[in-house]
Amino acid sequence: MESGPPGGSGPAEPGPRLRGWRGADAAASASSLSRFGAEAGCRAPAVAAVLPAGGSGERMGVPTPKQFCPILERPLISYTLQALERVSWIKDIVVAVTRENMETMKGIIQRYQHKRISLVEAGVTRHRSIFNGLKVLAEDQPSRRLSKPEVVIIHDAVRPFVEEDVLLKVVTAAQEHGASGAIRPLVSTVISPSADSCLDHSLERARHRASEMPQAFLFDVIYEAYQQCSDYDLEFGTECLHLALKYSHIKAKLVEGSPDLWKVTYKRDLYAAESIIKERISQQVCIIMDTKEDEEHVGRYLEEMLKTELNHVKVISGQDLQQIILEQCYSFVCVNVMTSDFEETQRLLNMLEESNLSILYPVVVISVHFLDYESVPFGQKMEKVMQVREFAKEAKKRNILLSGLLIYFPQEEQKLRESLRQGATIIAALIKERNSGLIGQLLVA
Ligand SMILES: Nc1ccn([C@@H]2O[C@H](COP(=O)(O)OP(=O)(O)OP(=O)(O)O)[C@@H](O)[C@H]2O)c(=O)n1
Ligand SMILES: O=C(CO)[C@H](O)[C@H](O)COP(=O)(O)O
Repeated sequence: MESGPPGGSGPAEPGPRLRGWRGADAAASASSLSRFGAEAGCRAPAVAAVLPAGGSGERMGVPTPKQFCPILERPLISYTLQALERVSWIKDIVVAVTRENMETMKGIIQRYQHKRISLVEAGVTRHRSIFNGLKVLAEDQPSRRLSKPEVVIIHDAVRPFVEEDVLLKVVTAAQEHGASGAIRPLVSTVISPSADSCLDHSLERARHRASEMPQAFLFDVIYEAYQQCSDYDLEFGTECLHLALKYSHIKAKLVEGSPDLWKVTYKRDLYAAESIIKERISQQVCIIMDTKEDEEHVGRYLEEMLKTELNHVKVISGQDLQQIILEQCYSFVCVNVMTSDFEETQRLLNMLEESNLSILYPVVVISVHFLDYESVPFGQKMEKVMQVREFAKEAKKRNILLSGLLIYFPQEEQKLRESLRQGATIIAALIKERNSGLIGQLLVA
């Protein structure tokens, strides 16, 4: 077994140094398991997770195993690890990876600062990979970092959108029933073909469910099942709940999961996952103004218009930037009414760099400037704002996507509103798309 980077057994916080938010989150999350347990009449168990990540992703049809395929330039498995690490009551996360991908995996752990991870060699089938993960947890020795948990979660590395509430439900149900798994309604009807490819019989869709992940088990229940199961099971089996039933005689409690629990399998699933991530990180936009004087109405108009462009967006005025960064806002609009300089934008970029916010997701920054023909000639203005290219080049190295927006600023109120409306449409597109091809571009509204 290989261990993660030093400090792997440390506190709950994964990723960047966002102490305030994560500290509070971790405490709330730890108490949620005890509270939930107390309500269900049981105490909080010691919980570990095993993530099979040793597949080759044949159905995806690309050379890279799907767990390492990039989504917004970060490997898919890193999102799944982040989702599990956020849950402070999961003590250890054991990831099964093939020998040839061990170094890649170590690199991912280091780069994205994942914590509490141990690596184990994967097997040739998913069941064998899971069994390898369980074995290292079972070997309860004082010298080892890992210890045998009471409950173990099994979760595919390629299901990145697992939330704490479903993890809590399967763990609590496993504590009570011995085994539990997330299910979803069937999308298509399941039919059984005969040898000559004719319909043999069909199942009544409403009476059946799709078995998804996560699943959770009392450790001894699933470990004993794996120890007893046949080579045939290990080679061709696809269902851990079935092993618990067949060998440990435990009927798993089934828990309704969310639609986002689906398994990334085909190439189109990568696009779907990317859209979900983009939507989640575009929910909050921070507008920073360089003035509080009478030009402030420009900011207010822009806010108004952005709210109509971006659904469910909370627009925050950038008074306490540090706090906003701590709250993990990934979209910033820096409105420069007073000057053509990048002073405010530069200040924001510095703060973002210090926070490490952009380790996990690309941060969009749009530097907005105004074009008032009457006070500054077009050429002169352009020369100044074109500096955005240089700033953007540097920012890109830190996963910050900076672009510039020049908004025509006519004296007439109606015309000004029209330019601001166009500006808001461009800002919304930049935020929603997070398209790295537009880095350093100066767009004109
Ligand atoms: N020998 C294997 C095979 C699969 N898995 C893991 O089990 C999970 C679910 O399996 P699946 O979606 O079938 O992954 P692949 O086997 O990689 O995909 P495919 O069947 O398309 O080849 C994935 O996280 C996969 O990496 C594993 O740990 N060890
Ligand atoms: O579906 C599942 C639960 O029952 C498992 O998550 C698993 O993904 C099935 O593996 P495979 O796709 O390799 O058959």
